[in-house]
Amino acid sequence: VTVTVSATTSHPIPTTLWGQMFEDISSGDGGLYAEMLQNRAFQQVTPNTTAALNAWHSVNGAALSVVADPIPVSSALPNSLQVTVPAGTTGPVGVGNEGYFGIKVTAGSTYTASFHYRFTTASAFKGSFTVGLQTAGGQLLVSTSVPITAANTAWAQVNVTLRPTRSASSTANNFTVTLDGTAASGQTVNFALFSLFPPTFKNRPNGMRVDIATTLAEMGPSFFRLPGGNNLEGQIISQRWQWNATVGPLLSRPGRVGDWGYVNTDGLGLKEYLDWCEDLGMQAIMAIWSGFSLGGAAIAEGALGPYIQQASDQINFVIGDPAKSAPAALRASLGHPAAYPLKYVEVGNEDFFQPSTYTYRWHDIVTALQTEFPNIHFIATSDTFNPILSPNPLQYDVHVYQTPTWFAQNSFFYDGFERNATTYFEGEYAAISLNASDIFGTPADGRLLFPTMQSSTGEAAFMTGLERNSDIVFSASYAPLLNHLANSQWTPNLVSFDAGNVYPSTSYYVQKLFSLNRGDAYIPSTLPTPLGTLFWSVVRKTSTQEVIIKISNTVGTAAPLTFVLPFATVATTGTAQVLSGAQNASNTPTTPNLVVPKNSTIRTGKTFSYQAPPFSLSVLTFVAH
Ligand SMILES: O=S(=O)(O)O[C@H]1C[C@H](O)[C@@H](O)[C@@H]1CO
Repeated sequence: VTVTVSATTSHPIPTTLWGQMFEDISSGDGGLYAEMLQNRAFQQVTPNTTAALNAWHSVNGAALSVVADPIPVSSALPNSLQVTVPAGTTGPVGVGNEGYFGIKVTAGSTYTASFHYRFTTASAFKGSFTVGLQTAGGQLLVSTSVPITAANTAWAQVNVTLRPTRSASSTANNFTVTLDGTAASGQTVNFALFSLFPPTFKNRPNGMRVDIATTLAEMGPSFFRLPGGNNLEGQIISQRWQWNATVGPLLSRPGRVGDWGYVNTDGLGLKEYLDWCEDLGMQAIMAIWSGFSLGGAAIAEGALGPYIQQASDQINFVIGDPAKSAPAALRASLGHPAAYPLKYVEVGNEDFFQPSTYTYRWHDIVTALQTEFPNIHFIATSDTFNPILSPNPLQYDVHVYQTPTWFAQNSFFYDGFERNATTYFEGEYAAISLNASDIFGTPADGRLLFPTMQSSTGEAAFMTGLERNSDIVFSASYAPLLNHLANSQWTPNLVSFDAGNVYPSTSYYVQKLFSLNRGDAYIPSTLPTPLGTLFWSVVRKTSTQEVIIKISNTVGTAAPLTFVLPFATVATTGTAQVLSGAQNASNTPTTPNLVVPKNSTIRTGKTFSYQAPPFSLSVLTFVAH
């Protein structure tokens, strides 16, 4: 095919075009959020049940139970882990935590451990806690001891650092707190809010896991959608995500039953999200709850007042004036007096599930909040222009999960959209199944476990269309972003991980290649065949006087292209960054780097040819002006 490139650009490309969608779907706790202990504070569990002890186990005969503490460590954390040292035990007796399906222990790293404790009975007991890391097989990796007394029953906090001198050979390790069985015979201690942190990304307290954070940062994202996705909504109204329950000291964060089948600690809360955005230079696309929960309950018309107030407080926490707003003053007191950048606020998530009530929910929420925050753009989440909403949304969030073929054949999805000042956020998209009649089915029915080169080049084709239509598409993000392989709620994901490693997928490299090779203006060219198999986009990077051509070949035969450029000066060589592999090739824990981008030098010029490999995304960059 011959591609003739225009001499002039058609439109500027928004700086926010490529970014990340995030929610806790086995991706926050035990993932991006660096806390290593699972069920660290016994939040939202039923005392005196086995389930309440999830991830905890007895060491050498200690009697364990989660109790509703009559003297809780805080009102937000009513449960304690009660540990009794039975008479007659010898050696270290206490508790162990196995982490989020493992604990990685690296020599030379400094781990910060803490926990609260209180003796239930005061006594003359003097002893010490031994706090450490050991392999599941019982081999000591590192430990330290902390002298204690039972002089009173008041809560006290232990803070220690652990520096292993050797790395563990696997992630099958435990965090342990023990007493000497003989010395502590008969003692009962209540524990609360344990924590074990490795070094964090940019050394942020209560921060992010370095390897996952680094992998995400390397995509160069421009926005971060938070906190969901389904995980915003709650199965029932009382379980919705509430910003104010996720800020301030961990002792005052109750956690919540998340929407993906497990308790969220909310240690990764609104301020951690905003600081993360600041660290990566991203804008937050922040959602507010829209009065609808996944079980189907919606707040009645006219009763939204308290929820609109809560949303107003949430926005004021982000951008308000500390001198005028309590939530903004709270932000300042937590160390960030300046406002965070915020332009977009999404009203709910996928409200196309209940359009009948979204008409008044959108109206009441946006009418109130647009007056208070005139510079905020509110994003609607119902189907575009159906139902008709008032005030008329200027932004919509469009989601699509489909087959690789659908993506390859719908790169013109936005070409036909009316240019009526409405702009679009392609907030969730991914090729997830090979079975067009059962997109959300099981792997046995065509669902992908990991992205493949067929799914990733389908997405790349679709993304060339998003670039071409970036006069009305202002942001786009693959979903879901992350997931823990040992506890998946959804496949495929952009980046998988386990306790020890991170596994960037083929789709991750597609996202990264588009994000790191942006233009600031779109250059029209010969249009691809909408129902064809080969797709491209051409952009200009003014700062470097470069032209960047992205080519997606979505089938297994190489595709020759000839480019004809009208520019006076065109370099004779350029670079090609090429991601190519077999149709079903995936990066997985067994083949983590099967398909990664490879760079080469290519011949370019006013007219030049290029052959796109089978199942490939190519990014050609060269100086031309
Ligand atoms: O079950 S779905 O509605 O398809 O869930 C999808 C859509 C929702 O916004 C997001 O949380 C989730 C996976 O990314």
